[in-house]
Amino acid sequence: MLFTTEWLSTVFTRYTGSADESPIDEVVTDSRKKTNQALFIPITGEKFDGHDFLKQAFNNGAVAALWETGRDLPGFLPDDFPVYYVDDTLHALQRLAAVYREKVNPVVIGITGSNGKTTTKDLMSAILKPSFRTHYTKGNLNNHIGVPLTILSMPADSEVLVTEMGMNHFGEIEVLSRIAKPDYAIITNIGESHIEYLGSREGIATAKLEIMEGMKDNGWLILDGDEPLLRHLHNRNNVITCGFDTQNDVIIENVTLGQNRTQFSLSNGEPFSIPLLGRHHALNAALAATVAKRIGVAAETINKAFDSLEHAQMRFELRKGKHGASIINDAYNASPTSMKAAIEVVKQMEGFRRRLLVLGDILELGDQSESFHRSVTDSIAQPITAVFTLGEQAKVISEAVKDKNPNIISMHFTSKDSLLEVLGEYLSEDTLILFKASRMMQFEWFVEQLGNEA
Ligand SMILES: CC(=O)N[C@H]1[C@@H](OP(=O)(O)OP(=O)(O)OC[C@H]2O[C@@H](n3ccc(=O)[nH]c3=O)[C@H](O)[C@@H]2O)O[C@H](CO)[C@@H](O)[C@@H]1O[C@H](C)C(=O)N[C@@H](C)C(=O)N[C@H](CCC(=O)N[C@@H](CCC[C@@H](N)C(=O)O)C(=O)O)C(=O)O
Ligand SMILES: Nc1ncnc2c1ncn2[C@@H]1O[C@H](COP(=O)(O)OP(=O)(O)OP(=O)(O)O)[C@@H](O)[C@H]1O
Ligand SMILES: C[C@@H](N)C(=O)N[C@H](C)C(=O)O
Repeated sequence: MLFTTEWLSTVFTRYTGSADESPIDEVVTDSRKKTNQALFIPITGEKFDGHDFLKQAFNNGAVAALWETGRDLPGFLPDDFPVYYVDDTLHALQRLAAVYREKVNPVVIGITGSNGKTTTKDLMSAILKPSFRTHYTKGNLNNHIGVPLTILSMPADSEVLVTEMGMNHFGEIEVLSRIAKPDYAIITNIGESHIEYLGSREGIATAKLEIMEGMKDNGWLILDGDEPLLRHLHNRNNVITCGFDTQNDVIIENVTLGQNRTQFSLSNGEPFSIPLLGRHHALNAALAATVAKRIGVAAETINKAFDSLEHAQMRFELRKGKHGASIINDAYNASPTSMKAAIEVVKQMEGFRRRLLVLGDILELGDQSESFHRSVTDSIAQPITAVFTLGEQAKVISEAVKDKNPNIISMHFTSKDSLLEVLGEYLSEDTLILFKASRMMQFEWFVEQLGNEA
């Protein structure tokens, strides 16, 4: 049980029906979900108005609902069905989450950053789960609806909450931070994701730093210490910097890439090993380990937890494809920073004669899109064998590679089918292929086509 209808009536005092001690086990915004003892919160979205679906929610197990004042209630409802009236259901969802977080009072770890939020959240929760009753964001439900729903699915006896916080506009992280009130706030990095709406990397840094607005007094900020835009925070009270630069509080050293793993050590020599590939993941892991150590988790426990990491799909997933070729599915999303990070890993992976990059459009880069796409070519050098691009914006990458590095095969395609056909010529056991593009490009299609064959 999360709470009772009686407790709800202390949060939302205008209600009809019976606000007795009925338990609420779940909070849902989607009437299509089969539930048990749920509170239904109808949200007005781009396509639908949740208020139109109260009957379906009721039939699917809702036992109470929020309702926007001034709207007519449908006639089918039993008289004793509790309906709580609010001015705005989205704000009410957010307020309820804040009040419930206060009631449960877990240690809260809030994670933001341009790249690596989900990965760091997964690392963080893997470390904490064995020692604490830990609740964490499912998938990447990280926005103004996802964060409240994450909090409102937290069991009442939770000791720790790990919540991812995403944004694409100013002001959004502040709202999330005020709801979640982190004891520990992590900023994984400052990249260029969503720069179209934020103007510049400086703007992105400002927006990410909004996480400080809701932090608890004496909360800790743990951040990417190598990022110049965050340098003004170094040496501040309650700020811990992590990074490769020796000026950092926590220094990441001795990074080596093995078969499907990255090894590294932190300043005092403690060795760590994560089942993820790349220096950028060593940073994500160092941020998580730093928080865990402050909470009292031993290095040995942290390393054991890293082994049991359940990593989110389509983030640099390495698998075998047709004719034994190694395929990397990094099709979840893309930014210039994460694309370059992925290419660096491909260059370092051992045991391949041919390394192919299949790169697609990176969205939401605004009027700097062309130069950001071109910047990806800074990372493209031997031992990369070939670069294939798809999408109007990605074209500049293959064109620039052709100019800068004629030894690398470089081609642009206008259809997935034609690109797939050419890829067919390269498939063998000593070939490695990276697929990376923004979500809209749906590059997982290639991975499905090149899946293993008997
Ligand atoms: C509002 C909502 O939750 N919508 C989800 C719903 O959409 P649907 O197709 O139903 O249309 P509507 O949104 O118009 O519906 C309005 C409500 O009506 C309900 N409803 C509809 C029909 C019906 O028969 N019964 C109903 O009750 C409906 O449930 C709505 O409540 O379903 C879709 C398919 O499952 C969902 O995709 C859609 O989810 C939206 C997108 C959402 O915001 N979900 C959050 C829970 C969430 O956290 N989503 C994350 C977002 C991750 C992300 O992109 N993060 C970015 C930063 C984002 C910044 C922020 N400003 C933003 O723009 O979101 C990052 O870079 O990290 C996710 O999807 O993974
Ligand atoms: N610190 C980092 N620097 C650069 N790239 C990174 C970093 N961490 C993860 N990535 C890459 O970014 C991509 C997305 O990773 P992840 O899902 O963890 O990020 P995210 O911030 O949660 O993304 P989203 O905002 O879309 O939810 C993956 O390709 C991953 O390899
Ligand atoms: C899916 C969303 N969180 C995201 O990362 N969007 C960018 C633009 C992408 O898909 O690359």
